[in-house]
Amino acid sequence: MRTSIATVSLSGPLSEKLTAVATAGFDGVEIFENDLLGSPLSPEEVRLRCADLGLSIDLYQPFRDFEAVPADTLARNLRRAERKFAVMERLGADLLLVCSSVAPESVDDDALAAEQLRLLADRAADHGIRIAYEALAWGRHVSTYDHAWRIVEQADHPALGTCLDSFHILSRGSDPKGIADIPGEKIFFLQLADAPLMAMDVLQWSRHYRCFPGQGGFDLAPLVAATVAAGYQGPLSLEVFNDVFRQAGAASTAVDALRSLLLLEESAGLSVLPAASAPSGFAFAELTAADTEPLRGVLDALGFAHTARHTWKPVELWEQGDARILLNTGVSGRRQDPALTAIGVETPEPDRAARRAEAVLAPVVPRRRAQLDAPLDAVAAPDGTEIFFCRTEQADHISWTGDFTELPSRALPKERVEQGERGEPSAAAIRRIDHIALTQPWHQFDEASLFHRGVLGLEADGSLDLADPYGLVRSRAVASPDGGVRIVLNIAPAPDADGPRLQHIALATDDIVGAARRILASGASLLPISANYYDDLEARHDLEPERLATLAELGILYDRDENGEFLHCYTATVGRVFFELVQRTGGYRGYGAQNAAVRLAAQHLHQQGV
Ligand SMILES: O=C(O)c1ccc(O)c(O)c1
Ligand SMILES: [Mg+2]
Repeated sequence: MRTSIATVSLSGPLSEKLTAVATAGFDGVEIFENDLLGSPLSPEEVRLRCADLGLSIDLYQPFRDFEAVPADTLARNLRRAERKFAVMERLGADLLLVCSSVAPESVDDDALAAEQLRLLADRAADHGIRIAYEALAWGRHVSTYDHAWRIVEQADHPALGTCLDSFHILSRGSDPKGIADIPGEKIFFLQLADAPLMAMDVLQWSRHYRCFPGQGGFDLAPLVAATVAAGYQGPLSLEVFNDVFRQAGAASTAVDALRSLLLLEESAGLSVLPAASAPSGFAFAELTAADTEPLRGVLDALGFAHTARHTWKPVELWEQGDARILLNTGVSGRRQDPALTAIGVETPEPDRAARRAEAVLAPVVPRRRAQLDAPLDAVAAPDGTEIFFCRTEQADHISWTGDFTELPSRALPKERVEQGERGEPSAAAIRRIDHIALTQPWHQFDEASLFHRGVLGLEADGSLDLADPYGLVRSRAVASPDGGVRIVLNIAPAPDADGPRLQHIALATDDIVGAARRILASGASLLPISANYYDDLEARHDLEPERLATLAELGILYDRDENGEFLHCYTATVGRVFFELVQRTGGYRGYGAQNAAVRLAAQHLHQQGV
């Protein structure tokens, strides 16, 4: 279907918004009146600009407080409307949004509202303009879509129809099934917005917390499907009032917006995109630093072995079990301190995964490639982390590991960790990457979870609030159904926005106590955890004293859910990166959120050298 977006959804001057909307690939715009009022461009110039950009002006909005008023007010309102019709003619816009009145002088009289809207539609028709009447969720007398439709039906004028807005419908808990009762040709416009589920004043909720479809808690797909099934022919248009997007660049927000619409069309059954198939595991995590020596030290202590090096790039492969870490010293133009810059995910069909990523507007990472390198597609997540689609060492696909030259040491150190002293496999070895945690810039948190769902086919958990020394940190996990790939997204807790955004790699072991002892024996340290934590642990869970003492001795944190247990501990932080060791038993699904406050506080103290 045609796609459109209200200019109010983006930041900046009108001309920049229009460019961003067109560049992202939308077909049209709704011009939000205040954006025109504040613009140095005349309506004719806006019209020309849109034409040059290939954008249609689908709606001019909003016209407020019109209907169900005393006669003298009606006369003034009609005069006001005539002025707007004139502006719309200059703009070349032929659809005006009229939202239900909030004016104290309007009366609760549907017949009067219908009569006055009919009059308005008649005047509009003289200018070739149509009126779309929308129920604001906080309208004084009309606040539901079915009520607005009854008035439109009663007015019975060809130039009068209704505008549906998913926020107003779903925020009030109205059932979108009733949309089927509205003739499609009387639905003049459809505005789409999602929002996080919150208990608050609906006007504040709408004006500050709307978000793009898929980023909040509303189920938009059935509403869109019902509207299209009713015969609606107009565009799918985003109308998002949001304090956060106001702070972000219009160009990137417009792309995120269109991605959300493409994903919504897919989930409403209106389009077919290359299917997402959830990745089955991590192929690698890539760390970049000018000086990789401190990271090498940590990897060595964790029992990793440097097994191979890239044939021509300054990249080392370190391995243990199925956990692979790339150390990259090619940091030109990037920050110098160690940072997690890329993730490889195992996908059954990397080419198809890349096609899907492109279809949903994920930015493709341009790559320097030598002739003989394996084809490797990557896209950039909203926080800049590069995501590579991999198929590692399978007969049916060229493997990225083929670009690496094995070191003679490969077999040796691997054995050292995987075999215990008497040759039996050591349970304390690291098996694989359990999850990766990426701290997000605060204004990209919702976008990031939609990106990982829509592009990678991961499923999102609910959003959690974790305490840290500064307040609360929002956190949300996205994971494949079988848990093979788990990514935890957190909002940057740093009080100064330019502070480092910490990232970490969690490594799975079957024996965390053995693994922790091995790390300590190698001379490395683990994050010290306060004794108070273990007092509390003892109070919450009836752990054996001996076991509790071992956990306290090693700084291992503990959690459990209805399925099993979770034990975890942390290395020191190097640059922006640290490692976590985790041991899951019995199908525990979480990430130890219960313990995050203690860990964050311990890291804070550690970083201050306390
Ligand atoms: O918040 C408002 O005033 C407002 C204006 C126009 C709309 O279409 C809408 O949904 C809300
Ligand atoms: Mg609206």
